[in-house]
Amino acid sequence: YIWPNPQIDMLEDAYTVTAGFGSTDILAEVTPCSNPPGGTDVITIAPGRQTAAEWLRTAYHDMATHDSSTGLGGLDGSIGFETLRPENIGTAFNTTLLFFRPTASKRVSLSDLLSLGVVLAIKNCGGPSVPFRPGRVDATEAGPPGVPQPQESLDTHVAEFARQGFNATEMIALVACGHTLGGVHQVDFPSIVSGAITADNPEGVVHFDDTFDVYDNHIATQYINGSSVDPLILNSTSDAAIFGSDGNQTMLRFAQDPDFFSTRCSELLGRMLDTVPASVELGDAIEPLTVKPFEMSLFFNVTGGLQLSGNIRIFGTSAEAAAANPLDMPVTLVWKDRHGGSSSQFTTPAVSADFLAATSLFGSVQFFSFDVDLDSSLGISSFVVQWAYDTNSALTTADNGGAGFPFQDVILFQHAGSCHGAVNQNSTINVVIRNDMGAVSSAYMEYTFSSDQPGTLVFKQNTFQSVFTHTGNSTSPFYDTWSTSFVVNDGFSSVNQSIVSIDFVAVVAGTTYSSLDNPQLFTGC
Ligand code: HEM
Repeated sequence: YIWPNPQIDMLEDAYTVTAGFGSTDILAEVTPCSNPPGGTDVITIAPGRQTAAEWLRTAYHDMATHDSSTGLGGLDGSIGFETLRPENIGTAFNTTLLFFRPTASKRVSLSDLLSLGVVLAIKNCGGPSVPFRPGRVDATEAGPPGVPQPQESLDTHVAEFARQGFNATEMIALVACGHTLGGVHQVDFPSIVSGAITADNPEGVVHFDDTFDVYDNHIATQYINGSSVDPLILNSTSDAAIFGSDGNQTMLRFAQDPDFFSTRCSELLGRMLDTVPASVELGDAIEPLTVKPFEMSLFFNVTGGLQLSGNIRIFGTSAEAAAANPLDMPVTLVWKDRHGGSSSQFTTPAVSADFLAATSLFGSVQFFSFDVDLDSSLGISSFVVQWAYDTNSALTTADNGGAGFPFQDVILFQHAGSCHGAVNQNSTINVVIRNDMGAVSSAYMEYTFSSDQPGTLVFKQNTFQSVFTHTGNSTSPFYDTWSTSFVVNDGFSSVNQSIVSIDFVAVVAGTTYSSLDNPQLFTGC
């Protein structure tokens, strides 16, 4: 994976930077591991509910309709269309979808976010790192039914897991890897749990094990030593039959060897998340990039100068990375002009204002922010980053796999004077386009906004184009100004958000140049 890649960049950021600057709110929602659903997007807030467990159950139920013989179904967000089925009882599914849906976009599917949520929640609950592969595609309709239910027979469960692609032994392990978090709610399963509803526990949750908020092997140790509290065992339903179905061999090994439990769950949950319709091709598991630009943008500032602004993220897993003081880290941006020649450079000043605190579940991250003035006659074509963990160490050059980090200076979003409107409001977007390269045969922006779709809480992404017209000269003799105005209405009865993503495109002398929006610079009208 080489930066930039619009389909992976945001997911890699969200995977790598889990709190502080540049993070999404995903990890906060499952911190601590016992955290109940909160915020405005929740259907019912109840003490005793556990978001981490709800995300894991949601991912399993979404995947559980997969048919390995036909390649249909899998982790594709179709659960949104299936919440009225008896096999999907409870509000957990819609609560989960409501949390993730504003973050989905034309670049990032809801089903990728569901998977990432599980990966982060499990790690944060003390569990293993589960590989996270990007590329899931959201369904536009319900899949076939087929989620296992507790009243079904063992034979039925074995057949259902076989259809999903897991053999009988893997079934035992996967159920134990799921039923180590959360529990059974009396309000949804009154025939399995009774007498549990109290003022403090209004949904009557009874947990599967004594450490419902730690991702550990207690579901197995308690089962083996006879102290299980799992309602699906005590009431002789599904877990009792499943866990005992190989003469307790799997559960015994899980109970005796916490490391084996961890490794096996990482492997099987990874396979669960990667069970997707056959038409979907997933990318390689995401590994954090060591050096990555974040929200870089090039624009004309109020004094008329061409300014490059943004951040460089440095990630590491070593003890040295963990101990590094960002104020002692030399970080230098070295860039080439638009003709590929004459390198210029800028070293971030070691002041705290330029260091932005952030943390990662998988290592250490530091962010360094840049504001650099460029010569608009020379522009920029690429840059490398030279950096070290302290001032005495030799500098390492990050060159993005060899060619440097590419950066185009042909079509530039100008946030001054630009704003995006809500539905039925006018939006005006300004760009500048380089004027010394030949004829501009096409210049447009592609904007995407989300709308309700029938049958699911998951938003539909709608993409439209709006053409730029030439409006005049900029403060630089090398750039002209272009502008477009449009109204987001297009007959939609309900638009849930304003614009969620934009691409700017210019075709100049037969070559296409494009850039993404920088959400930090985007303002409403
Ligand atoms: C035969 C297979 C399975 C059956 C019959 C089954 C059944 C159930 C039932 C009845 C509940 C209670 C739900 C509630 O009250 O909200 C539950 C909860 C849960 N299940 Fe399963 N399950 C199965 C497999 C799995 C698998 C494979 C996973 C994940 C790998 C999983 C993850 C969970 C989680 C995390 C919860 C707790 C949810 C919460 O606390 O909100 N289950 N399961």
